[in-house]
Amino acid sequence: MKLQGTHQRSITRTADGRGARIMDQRDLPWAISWVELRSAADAERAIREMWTRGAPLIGATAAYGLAMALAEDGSDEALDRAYRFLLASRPTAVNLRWALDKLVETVRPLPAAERAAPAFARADAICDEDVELNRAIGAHGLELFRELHARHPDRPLNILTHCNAGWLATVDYGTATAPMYLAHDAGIPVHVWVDETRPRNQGALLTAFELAGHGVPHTVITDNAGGHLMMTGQVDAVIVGTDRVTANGDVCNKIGTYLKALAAKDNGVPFYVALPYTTFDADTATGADVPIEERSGDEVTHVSGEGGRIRVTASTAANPAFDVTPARLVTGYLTERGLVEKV
Ligand SMILES: CSC[C@H]1O[C@H](OP(=O)(O)O)[C@H](O)[C@@H]1O
Repeated sequence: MKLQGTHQRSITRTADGRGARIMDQRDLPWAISWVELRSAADAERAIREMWTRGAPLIGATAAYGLAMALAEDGSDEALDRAYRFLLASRPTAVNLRWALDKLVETVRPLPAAERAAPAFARADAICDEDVELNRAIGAHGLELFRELHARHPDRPLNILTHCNAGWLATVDYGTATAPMYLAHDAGIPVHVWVDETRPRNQGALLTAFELAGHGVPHTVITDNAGGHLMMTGQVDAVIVGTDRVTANGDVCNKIGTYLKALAAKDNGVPFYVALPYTTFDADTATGADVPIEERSGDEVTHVSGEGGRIRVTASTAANPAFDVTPARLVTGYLTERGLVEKV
């Protein structure tokens, strides 16, 4: 079934109310498959193997995973075991811990036998809130895009983005993509340079799929092209999502984001980071304190495409999955409360 049209919810509770239904993103855009998660183990695997990914979305998935664990066994021991198990699935996005902590906050005071239903309800609420947060980010981002376009009203607004911070990384709308959708719908001519985002190509595979589905003009580029485009005046602004913004405003995001921020700074291109409050980590002082996920080198030595997977080097590879962009390189943070220069 080819997904037609624009954004939608990438996670919902199953029809019987006892599981979670997610889009398995591993074969996008070539194939679209929805899978039902039926246990904490299902949720942990889907996060760890990146069937589903994106900071807010892995938080929502883990929340349902904890609810499913409590439906099996509502004891404190089971709660603590499932919390640790799900938290360990991926270390960098703070949303995972945030969502699990919200579930624990909800159920801890309750008797073991009465925890499952409130846990599922809290997971539902986390999803509903994420949609509203992203819609608000989009509304504020629309005004930002309107201002940016007013500087060059004779041509489209050229935006560069890295990785996927769209509805496939959240429950719906996305963070960095929300302004793109709303500006396009408001008749502001937007064109998006989409970094392929090696090694897993979330940009080429997912962001391009999203923008095409919404009819937003876009061009996929290599990760190495962004600096040239900025130097030659072809980028009006960069906007990215994030997996964690620390207390001092450092931004942890997909590997390669830092290089885009450096090029933006050097060329006087504004660099914006879109995030909901659930991605802000006041308890972590700086980006140096954030655990950077190291994924399998196989994600670098092999590339997945329409025809399957092929090896692209005879060597082994390192694969740090995130990097840190220092706050000094960030022009502004686009949040549900508006655009702020400091978080
Ligand atoms: C709004 S999610 C943003 C963030 O999540 C992605 O990481 P991954 O695809 O590895 O889960 C990427 O860093 C996005 O920018």
